Amino acid sequence: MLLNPVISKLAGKRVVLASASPRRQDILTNVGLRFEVVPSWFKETLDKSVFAAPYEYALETAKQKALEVARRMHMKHLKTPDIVIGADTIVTLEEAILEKPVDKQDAYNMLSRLSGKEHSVFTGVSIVLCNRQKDNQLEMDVFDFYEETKVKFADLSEDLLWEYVHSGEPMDKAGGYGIQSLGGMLVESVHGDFLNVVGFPLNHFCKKLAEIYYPPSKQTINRIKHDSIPYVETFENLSDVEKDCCVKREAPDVKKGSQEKCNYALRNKSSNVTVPDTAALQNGIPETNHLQLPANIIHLLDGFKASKTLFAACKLKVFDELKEKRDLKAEDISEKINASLRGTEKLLDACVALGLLEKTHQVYSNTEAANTFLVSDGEFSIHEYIMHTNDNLWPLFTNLELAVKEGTCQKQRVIEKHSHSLVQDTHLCNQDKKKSFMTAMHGMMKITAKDIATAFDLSEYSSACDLGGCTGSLAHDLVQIYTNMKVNVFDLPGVIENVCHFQPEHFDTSRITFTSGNFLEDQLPEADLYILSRVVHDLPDEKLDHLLQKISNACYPGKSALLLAEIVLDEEKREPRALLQSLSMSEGKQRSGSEYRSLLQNYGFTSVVFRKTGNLLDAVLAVKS
Ligand SMILES: Cc1cn([C@H]2C[C@H](O)[C@@H](COP(=O)(O)OP(=O)(O)OP(=O)(O)O)O2)c(=O)[nH]c1=O
Repeated sequence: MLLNPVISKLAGKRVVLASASPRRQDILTNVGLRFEVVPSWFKETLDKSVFAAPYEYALETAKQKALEVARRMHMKHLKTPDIVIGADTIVTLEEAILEKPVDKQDAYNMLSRLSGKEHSVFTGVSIVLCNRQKDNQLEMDVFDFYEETKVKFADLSEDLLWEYVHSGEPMDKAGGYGIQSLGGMLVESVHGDFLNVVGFPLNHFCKKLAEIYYPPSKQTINRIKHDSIPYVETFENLSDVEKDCCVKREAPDVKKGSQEKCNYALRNKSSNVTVPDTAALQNGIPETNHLQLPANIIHLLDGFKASKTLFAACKLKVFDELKEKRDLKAEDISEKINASLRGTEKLLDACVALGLLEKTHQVYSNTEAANTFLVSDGEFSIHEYIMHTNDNLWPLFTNLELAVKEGTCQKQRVIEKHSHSLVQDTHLCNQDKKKSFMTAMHGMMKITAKDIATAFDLSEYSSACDLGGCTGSLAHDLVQIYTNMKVNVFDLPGVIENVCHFQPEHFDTSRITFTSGNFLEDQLPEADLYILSRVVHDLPDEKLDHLLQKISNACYPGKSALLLAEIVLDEEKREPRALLQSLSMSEGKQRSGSEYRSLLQNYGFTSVVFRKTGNLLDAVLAVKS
């Protein structure tokens, strides 16, 4: 596929989309790009009057969104990305810039201005290439571009517009409409790139990538036939997979040499209908309309294999061996992990393909990410959390069809015993399991604690109580950041008796206390700020009601608050991590920001705000008034 070389140039790189827009995530996922989503905290409040043209405003906003994320990630946990992509979409009508409506009246006003007229949609896109220098300074190269699409609205009646506004669709969209959904019914014609209106000009983005990664040679420019994505000449840098697929398509009369072969394959695919597949014809295979399997389906077909490769490599301690010895051959590794050479080679090569290991001249080494996160003893290791996923979640998901049919969690089937609480009965049933469960939760929380602690300014709360706070990893970050705060970690006795194994050395823990108890049954300790991390989504309605009522009763109006750490679903409920997690069919459920708001308002928390952190968990702060 002609697009593949462009997108696959980003494979193995840490690509970050600095956007909370689910549409942008979909567009890029659908073409097979692998990326992390870290929504930008840049406030879209640039003074529009200083920009000579509206697109300059969109470009600058997109750039600032991307730069903010690049800098923030660089500063935290050595997580410097390779590439950050930012975007900003605006609607312009007669010089006025329309962004997202602030309320329903504003949405109605925007839409009635657009009614019967043609307007422009501009998306500015910024691609920031990051480079961490030896002295840990961040060097960035910024590439940006914008795309304009003209959209003409039909004449729309007041009633129709209000009905549309009440659908809720306009609120998170520039100009107050979504052309890809109900809003498509308002549109008479579109001139230009449709995806640009939806928030991401994919075609122009690919051109820009090609420009960045394949600056065209003189001959190439002369040979460009395709008027869309620039012709790709420099093929020798592409992955083996691509080379293989080109070789397979080699025509008998094509001269030897990989460059020639690849060019043939590319031209053939790029030309839509005009160039016959000579290889197929010479083999006597009639040419047919060739349907390409969408990249997301291909990824999903293989997704479980990739996850299991990571789990197996962790379980066999491959990353630990490579951390200790650095560069090893497959023979040495197979001996150390006590596995067959054949199996080890296959596992190692799969890890290389997944970007977990590096390989040069048959010698394997850890990537920086593997050294940081996948070894079992690193400060930010999630090794035990990966093992928990392998040992406890994987079996649940192998029963997914049954879980869907029955609408119930499959843990009983999996552990073959009746259980009211997976946590208590399986993870805490013996000392070893207890420790590995706590290590898993500790590693997971360590990665995300700082983002939870800093999602809001919590300096006005002098005492906090982390209900179900396990090893106290969030407490450690809280007391470090808020120098006046004392934190009480409240958890089951079986957990509290083991917390001593998880306390960091050389760290003042005098403001952290640990209290044994069951938050559903026992009296809650007094605190200004109660915290529930990964608790709410797991509790059935009845228990949740009981717990929230207890917390609400313990809170002083105007003084106390509740902080939740959860994956917050987007309003359209399309965020894959939360939706996939909910398939484990625990008795609780995943919620969007507005669902958390209405839930917590029932318990007297009138001010409820949430923040997407871009990390494993998001934060919700609810203040009782
Ligand atoms: C006009 C139009 C806009 N939109 C969306 C695209 C963008 O998501 C949004 C414009 O707001 P943006 O500020 O560009 O993006 P965002 O707030 O959704 O995400 P972030 O700032 O985190 O990147 O409007 C549609 O989905 N359909 C449409 O037809």
